[in-house]
Amino acid sequence: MPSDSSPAVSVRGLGLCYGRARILDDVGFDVAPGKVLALLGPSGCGKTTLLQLLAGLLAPSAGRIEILGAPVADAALGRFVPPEARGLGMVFQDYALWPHMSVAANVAFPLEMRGVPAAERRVRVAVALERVGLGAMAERRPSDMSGGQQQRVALARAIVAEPPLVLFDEPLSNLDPELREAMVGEIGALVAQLGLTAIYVTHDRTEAFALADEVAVMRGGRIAQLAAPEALIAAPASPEVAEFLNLGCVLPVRRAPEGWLIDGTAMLVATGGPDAQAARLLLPRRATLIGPAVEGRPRADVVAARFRGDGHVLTLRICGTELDIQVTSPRRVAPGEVVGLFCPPQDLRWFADPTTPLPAASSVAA
Ligand SMILES: Nc1ncnc2c1ncn2[C@@H]1O[C@H](COP(=O)(O)OP(=O)(O)OP(=O)(O)O)[C@@H](O)[C@H]1O
Repeated sequence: MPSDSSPAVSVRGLGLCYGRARILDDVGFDVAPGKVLALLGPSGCGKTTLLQLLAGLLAPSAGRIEILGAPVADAALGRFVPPEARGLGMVFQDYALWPHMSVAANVAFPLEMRGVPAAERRVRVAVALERVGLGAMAERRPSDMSGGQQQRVALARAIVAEPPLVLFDEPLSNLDPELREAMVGEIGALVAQLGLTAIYVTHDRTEAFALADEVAVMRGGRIAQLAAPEALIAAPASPEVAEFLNLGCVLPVRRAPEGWLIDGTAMLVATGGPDAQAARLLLPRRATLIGPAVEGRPRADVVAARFRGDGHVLTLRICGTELDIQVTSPRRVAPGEVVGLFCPPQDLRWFADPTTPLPAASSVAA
């Protein structure tokens, strides 16, 4: 048995190839017991493939997966434990319920697979349905239920056997936005209440940030950054991560005697910064304010402005790069106006120019 400090899930050097196409490459992470890891990334980055490797629906071409200290897949040793023997809970985007069997029969299935006696099954199914707020619907059929209710049935089925790990594959993407927000809250509450260990695949950063203790941002079959949501926002590891997380606008900049200019222009955007001639600079949305346009400060054209109850959301264009920011200006700023931009130097994030790497010590905020 693993000790208290052992991870519930441990993945090392995981890779998957289809023929010559490398779909996942050198993926590694740990998930501590009772924690939620979100796999976040754009379509095609390999999230679902990684989840299928964890579930045992695919075997890796390289690397190793351990669950509660036991190896369930090891490409080098040719070890592979099939899905039914891993005993995991799974929640899919399309619910994967038997539509004409009762809710209770759907939820009971993982217990039947484990040979749990009928009387105990009935009690545990009732408890799981109560937990997801469907205590009164045990005899209904999923085909007569709404999408949100069906997803609750799938949740009850995933937790009924108290599995060591629950895998969620974009569980909310078939629901409308309002219901999705409510379900994020419900899943979060259930995960916390039951102390579940979970891996949650999504391309929606709001969902990932709301539910996960740590988020792995994936790109092109690799983990680009793995960190707590707050750390991802405060210190994205690369311009690509910053752009995927929609943190602000990344500008190519070059050093001049007076400071940093947006590349190809005479517009000064920052002073200080790394010891380099060229870099990329993130102007974070959360820390950028607008004011009057003044000489020697960055400026932007207002492309669009819309009122959103608590302030105006502006779309700005800075030397050809667009940036949406929310400002709490009581004054409506009209499209076509030029505004000045202000961002405290400690909130700027510097990245190496792809052609001239920064010295390691300079890759943090100036
Ligand atoms: N059976 C297969 N044979 C060949 N390539 C595949 C196969 N299944 C998936 N792929 C490719 O693997 C890559 C990763 O797919 P995957 O479904 O894991 O991505 P994803 O991040 O989950 O995307 P989405 O959010 O769209 O589901 C994609 O480029 C996909 O085309």
